[in-house]
Amino acid sequence: DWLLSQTKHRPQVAIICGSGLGMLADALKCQDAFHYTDIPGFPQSTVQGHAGRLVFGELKGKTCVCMQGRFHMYEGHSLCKTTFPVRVFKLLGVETLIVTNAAGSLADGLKPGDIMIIKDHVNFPGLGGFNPLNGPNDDKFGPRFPAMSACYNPGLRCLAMDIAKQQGVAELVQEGVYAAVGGPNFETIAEAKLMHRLGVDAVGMSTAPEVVVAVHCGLRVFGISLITNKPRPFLSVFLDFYRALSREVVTMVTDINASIQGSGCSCSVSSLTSS
Ligand SMILES: O=P(O)(O)O[C@@H]1C[C@H](O)[C@@H](CO)O1
Ligand code: HPA
Repeated sequence: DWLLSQTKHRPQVAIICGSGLGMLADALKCQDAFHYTDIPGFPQSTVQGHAGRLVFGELKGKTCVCMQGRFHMYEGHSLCKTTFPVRVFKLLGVETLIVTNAAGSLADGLKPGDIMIIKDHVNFPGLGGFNPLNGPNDDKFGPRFPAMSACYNPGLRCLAMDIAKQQGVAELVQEGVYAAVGGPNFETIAEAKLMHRLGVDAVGMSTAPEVVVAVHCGLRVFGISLITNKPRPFLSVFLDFYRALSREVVTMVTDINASIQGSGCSCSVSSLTSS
C-alpha cells in the first residue's frame, strides 16, 4: 500500500537484478526509486554490488519494477524475508518476474561471460527442508502443494533465444539447469563434481527460493544466469575427458577384435600390440 501511494507506476514486470547486474535498473525511464531502508517492513541488503533500491519506471514501453539488489539466505535473512519482495510484486499487480543472478559454471560448454537461460532448477536448501513456503499456507497467494514442473516459462525462453539470434550473440547464450546452494562459501571440489554429475549446469546462492514463491502465486517466470566463474578445476575436467577417451578406446578395440574373429583370423588387437 505504501509503494502504491508513493508512485504512479503500476508495473506488469518485475526484475530482480543479481550481483553486478543492478545497472539494468538505471536504464528505466521516468524513475521513482526507493531505498529499501525507506520502505516500511522491507528487508535490508548487506551485499556488495547490491545497491538496495526498488526502482520503478518504463523499459521499452513496459512499466517495470527493478530490485537493485536482492536478499540472500547467507546474509542471515529467513527465506521468508529473502522472498518477501516477490509477494510485494504480486500485490503491486506484477504478472511476469525476471530473475537474474551471477553463477559459477559446471558445464563444459559454459564459460565466464556466457549467459545461461534457466530451463529448470535444483533447490538444494529446499530439498533439505529450507523452503520459503514452510509454515501455514496463505491461500490468498497459492495452494499448499504447488507444482514446480514448469517453473520457467517455455514461451519466454524461446523468445529469449530468438532475440539472442537476432542480436548476433547466440553463441554466448544457452539453456541450462541452475542449482541454488546456501553459500556463502563456494563449493568444494567434491561438491562441484557431485552437482556436475547430477546434471547441474550452473550454481549460485539465490534465485530458486524466489522462483518457488513466484510460481506459488502464479507469476510467469523467466530467469538468466550470468556466468562469472568456473568452479570445476581443470584437473577434474581433464580426468573426465581421459576416462571418456579410455572408454572409446576399449569399445574400438572390442569392435576390431570382433571383426578380426569374424574374418577367421586367430590374432587380436591386444596380441598384435603385445607382439
Ligand atoms: O544475487 P546473486 O545470486 O547474483 O549473487 C551471487 C551469489 C552470491 O551472492 C555472490 C557470490 O558471487 O554472487
Ligand atoms: O561458483 C559459484 N558458486 C556458488 N555461487 C556462485 N555465485 C557466483 N559464482 C558462484
